[in-house]
Amino acid sequence: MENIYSTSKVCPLPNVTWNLEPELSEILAKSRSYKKLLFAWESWHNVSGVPVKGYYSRLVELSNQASQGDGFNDTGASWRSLYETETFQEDLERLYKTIEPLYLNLHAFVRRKLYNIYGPKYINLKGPIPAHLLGNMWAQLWNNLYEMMVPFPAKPFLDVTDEMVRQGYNATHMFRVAEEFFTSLGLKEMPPEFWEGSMLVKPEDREVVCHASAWDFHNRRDFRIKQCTTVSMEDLSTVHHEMGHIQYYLQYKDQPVGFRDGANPGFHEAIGDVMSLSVSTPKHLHEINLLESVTSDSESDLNFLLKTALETIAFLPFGYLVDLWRWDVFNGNTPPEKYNSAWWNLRTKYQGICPPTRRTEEHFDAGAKYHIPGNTPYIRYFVSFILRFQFHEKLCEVANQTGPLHTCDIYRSTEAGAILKKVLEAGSSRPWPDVLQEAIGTREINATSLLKYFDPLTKWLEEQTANETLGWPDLDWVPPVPE
Ligand SMILES: CC(=O)N[C@@H](CC(=O)O)C(=O)NC[C@H](CC1(C(=O)N[C@@H](Cc2ccc(O)cc2)C(=O)O)CCCC1)C(=O)O
Ligand SMILES: [Zn+2]
Repeated sequence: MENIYSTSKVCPLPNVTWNLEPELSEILAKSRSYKKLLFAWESWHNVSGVPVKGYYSRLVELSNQASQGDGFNDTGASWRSLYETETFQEDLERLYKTIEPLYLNLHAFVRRKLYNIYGPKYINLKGPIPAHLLGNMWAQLWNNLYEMMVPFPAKPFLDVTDEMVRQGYNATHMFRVAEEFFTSLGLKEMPPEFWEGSMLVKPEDREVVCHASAWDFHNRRDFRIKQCTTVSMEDLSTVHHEMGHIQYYLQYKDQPVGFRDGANPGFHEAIGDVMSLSVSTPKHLHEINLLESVTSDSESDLNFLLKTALETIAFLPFGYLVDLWRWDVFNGNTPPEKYNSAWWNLRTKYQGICPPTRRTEEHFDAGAKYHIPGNTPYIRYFVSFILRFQFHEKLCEVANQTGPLHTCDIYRSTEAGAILKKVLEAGSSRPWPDVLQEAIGTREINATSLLKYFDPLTKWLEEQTANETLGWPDLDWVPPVPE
């Protein structure tokens, strides 16, 4: 299944071949042609999803057998056990409800902007948004819409991709920049084996799994990243994310193998993204000469907060629903003949999006998302996107960063680094609530810090969407297929 996913191609013309990376992802990110976006979206979902449906139902059977062999009812139960919380699923639903109002405001704001671009034929202001118009193949991150959404366009443009290209950035330099951020906190540098063994760019001579990944060879020496890096701000964020995994491996490498994991999987996913919260600030980008001028006024702040919301708030419903769907597949509530309807029910219920063309049980749209054929758990990302802001708030406090949370940059704060170091070197040797309590003074993962971070944007979005319909009451609406 991973091979099918990684080698699936779309051929729009006899001698033209589009892979997911970079061609199809780039079309979804940059095209504003409704029809071209639809072609790319539909082709990818058909060519990568349909062939794996049969294999996937077989994987579910085998995986459940293995989990039952380990004493669990099914694989979903096994995956959830990593969080060691009896009320994990209820906690998640409650957590989601605390951020849902903010998501609904963002959704209504973005839908109105897309209405202004694509018109009433394709956008229903009381309905779900067609899934192919959000700048991402799975509508999971909306950052590529930023230039169409920016509240105050006169202010400095916050996506520094063009400046990175102009300055001749390459993949290695991006990794060096990330490494220097970690060492500025007093954390570890990448060992020589990392630079010798990693694959930082897509090779010319062979097919590889381009989905970025970080690897712990469990020999206390060899730690690597495999990434088809392109020079962009989005990829700079991914570089920090992957290097966050490596930093965790390095810090807990002297633990017994059984404890060489995150305190819970959400911890492992949060580390790199905590760094990105500082790196992506205009103040930091100016500090590393990627942003010429920095204007710190409320309009620039709102531009930055909206951009960050498109990369974080927009993700939350997707981060939540992937394993909601999968847990029901593993426990038998969703049999193969209901895979696609159950997938789209959740996609519409939580994300407020709809398929841009009719989808049936002949299709397997969940299979078009890496983590399903890759059988990699996903709820860890939902947890990490919340947890990241709790860490950020505490680290900013110890870094003596006064002022609003969203302007904080912990760069060069060894006090902040010391807090993180204690979390990382513990690995999974102690229950995660104890590790969290010691690091930030609470045993609970909650969205308080996230809501505090976005507070200025929340108020602004509420004003912007005062006359909009929040949510998508026209639940069953789907757009017409363009002639
Ligand atoms: C051997 C092994 O498996 N190693 C693990 C690490 C470990 O467990 O030790 C690993 O490398 N997993 C790969 C996975 C890659 C990425 C991913 O899949 N991201 C999600 C969600 C998301 C999106 C935006 C974001 O800012 C953060 C997350 C997606 O793209 O949907 C792709 C780019 C970012 C992270 C990863 O690094 O988590
Ligand atoms: Zn990760």
